[in-house]
Amino acid sequence: MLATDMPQTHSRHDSDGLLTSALREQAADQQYLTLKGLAKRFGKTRVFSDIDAEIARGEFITLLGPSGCGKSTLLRAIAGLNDVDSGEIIVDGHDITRLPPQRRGIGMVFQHYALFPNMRVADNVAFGLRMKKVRPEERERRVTEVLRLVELTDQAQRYPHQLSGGQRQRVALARALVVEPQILLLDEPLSALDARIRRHLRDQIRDIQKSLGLTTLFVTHDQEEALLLSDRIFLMHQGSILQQGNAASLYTRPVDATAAGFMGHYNLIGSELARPLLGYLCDSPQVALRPEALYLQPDEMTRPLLPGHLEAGLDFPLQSLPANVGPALPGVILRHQLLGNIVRYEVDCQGLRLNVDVLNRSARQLLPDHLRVQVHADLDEVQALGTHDTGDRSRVANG
Ligand SMILES: Nc1ncnc2c1ncn2[C@@H]1O[C@H](COP(=O)(O)OP(=O)(O)OP(=O)(O)O)[C@@H](O)[C@H]1O
Repeated sequence: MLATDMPQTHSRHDSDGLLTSALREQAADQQYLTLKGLAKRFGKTRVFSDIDAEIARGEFITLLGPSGCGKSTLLRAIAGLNDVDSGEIIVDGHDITRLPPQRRGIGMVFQHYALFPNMRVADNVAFGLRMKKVRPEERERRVTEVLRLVELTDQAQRYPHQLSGGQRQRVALARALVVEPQILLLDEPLSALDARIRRHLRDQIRDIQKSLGLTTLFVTHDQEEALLLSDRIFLMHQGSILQQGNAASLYTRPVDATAAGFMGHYNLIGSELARPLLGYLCDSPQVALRPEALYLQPDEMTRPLLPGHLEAGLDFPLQSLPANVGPALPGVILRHQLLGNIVRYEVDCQGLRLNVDVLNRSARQLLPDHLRVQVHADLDEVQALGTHDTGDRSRVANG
């Protein structure tokens, strides 16, 4: 071999090697936590089955679903607190399905903080490190660091009964984080807290999770929390993952009526009933339309039937309609709800009841109950429902 060949051969080999290992690492990152065919029964009750998922390193996944759908049992199975009847749990290429909880490298925070009442905050946090026989100096360093992360440095010497609910839950979080878990599991950690603290801690958890790049599974039955927090949401129903995807896809493209019913305040309409609103008959049994995909116009002809509104300064701007709009469907406003920056009108369109959301710009623009209106649908936002792949608009037939 010529001496000059050596470096070339070498460098090609090196770059191939680097490329392959980079790709391998990337693939491993995409499949950091793998759930394969997990199933669990309690006696005759099927809690979950056919649970398959790939979770990337550093992803924030929310398990969302109604009470009793199996979220907590699935989370506990990943932590090793429940066994599974079949299936595998793989973390970073290692099968942990039969490992005891303490050998899984998983931290968990529950709905009710289980702190030791007779230990100060710092000792509560240090407990896991003591069990692992971490040296005192190292223990102190890690406790100090994690208390700073959850903003509890000033409370380190307090006992749990001297803390607020939110602070106690932050101690629980610190206790889970201090052992430097590979995966963090959070089982409704916010549900016992009042709304304001809940929002604050929610944001704090997400910030900490991002800064540590920690793969996290978060259980909630609060749809808004799931939409706000997650990289991806696993929507669970009766022990199965009904749909998984990012917030936008779950919100705008529900796979079926159950998903639509859980994710938003969709109008679910039988196709025949929806025909006058869409201007065509959809070939699936049902369509779903978000309230914000419907447009409301006061009926100019009938406005004078409500004397006083013009004089009172009713000033509802005609909304500009989307490009692909259905026919005008006449209706009457039955009632409305003020939902902060949204007004939700319930409109009766010849027997078809529709929820229509309009931006709440000012009190002067509020349309009165009993006003005659016209409703239009944004045809680009029509979801044909029936089977599990209904995000596909080609299934909506014109005709
Ligand atoms: N130890 C148990 N023994 C028998 N059945 C159980 C046990 N734990 C849970 N279950 C049942 O398994 C099903 C799923 O429970 P799980 O707690 O996982 O649901 P969840 O979705 O987390 O509900 P929630 O949001 O109310 O906590 C429920 O029907 C529940 O009654």
